Amino acid sequence: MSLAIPEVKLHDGLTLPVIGLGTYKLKGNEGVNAINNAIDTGYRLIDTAYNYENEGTVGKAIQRTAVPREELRITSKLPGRYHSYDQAIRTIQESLYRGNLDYYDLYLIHWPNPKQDIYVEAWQALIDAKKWGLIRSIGVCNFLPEHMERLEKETGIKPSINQIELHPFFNQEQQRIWHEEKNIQTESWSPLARASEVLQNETIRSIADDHNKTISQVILRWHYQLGAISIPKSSSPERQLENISIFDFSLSDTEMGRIAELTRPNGRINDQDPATYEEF
Ligand SMILES: NC(=O)C1=CN([C@@H]2O[C@H](COP(=O)(O)OP(=O)(O)OC[C@H]3O[C@@H](n4cnc5c(N)ncnc54)[C@H](OP(=O)(O)O)[C@@H]3O)[C@@H](O)[C@H]2O)C=CC1
Ligand SMILES: O=C(O)C(=O)[C@@H](O)[C@H](O)C(=O)CO
Repeated sequence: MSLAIPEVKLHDGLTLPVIGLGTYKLKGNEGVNAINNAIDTGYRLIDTAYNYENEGTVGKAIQRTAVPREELRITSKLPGRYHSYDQAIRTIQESLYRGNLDYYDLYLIHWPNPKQDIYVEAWQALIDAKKWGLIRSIGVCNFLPEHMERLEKETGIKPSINQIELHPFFNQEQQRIWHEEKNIQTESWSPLARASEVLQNETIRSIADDHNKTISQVILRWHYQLGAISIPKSSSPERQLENISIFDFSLSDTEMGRIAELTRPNGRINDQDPATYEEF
């Protein structure tokens, strides 16, 4: 069974499905099978990263599927250790080589690394790689408004998307409002909070029971109604299908509000605050 997933259009014109497949930890043959199963189920957006060491796994799944390349949306990400202009260009080329691809649909700076403070150089490399046709759309992950303002001020170009930690325990309301004002698409990483205690939460369970849905489905519907693209990772065919079977019900304003109340000031999964955290 293959389901159709609604799409959104980014400010640069690229369309993306509102749910994609996260691939952190999906590797090797098992990973290829999981990704191919997801594509068969209806997923068209696949999220990888240079640092996940699975761009090759994603590439193999793309080679194996009968779905035409132009219907897929493949994202990868530039690691912090390669932010200098020349290294960023070489890394984008290496990402393409690893994935056996001619282009990525979306390429993101993985973390701003503000202490290192050369993310504007990395951004210039992404801008040029887009001009050369290696990438269709360019964005960032884990950038705070001050970082994105600097990108736009120094290069004249703002990101199409910002992929951030977002789940019911950390709902990022202020950052989402800022994205909306700037027409930058919000994308949620760890949308199920990495299957932590959020999947046992009693408030969400009672909402799920009322709709005859699972807790995960309610959470992913909540992301959709917030206007965020989500990229749940699952290696299981059943859970992959479950996670995109969310377009036949809706949450009321009251239910959205009850979930909003679950957010916590220190709700991040691993305490990775982009103002101070650096990842290489
Ligand atoms: N830009 C960034 O800095 C970051 C980006 N990411 C991206 O976001 C993606 C998603 O985040 P991730 O950290 O993987 O966490 P998720 O919130 O997607 O949770 C994944 C976990 O949830 C389980 N799961 C999935 N669906 C269900 C379900 N319906 N019911 C119960 N359990 C379920 C999975 O297990 P199973 O596989 O067994 O189903 C897995 O253990 C990543 O894979 C990656 O692509 C992640 C972190 C940071
Ligand atoms: O998975 C990613 O994309 C990351 O950026 C990692 O930092 C991830 O969040 C992690 O869990 C590292 O321990």
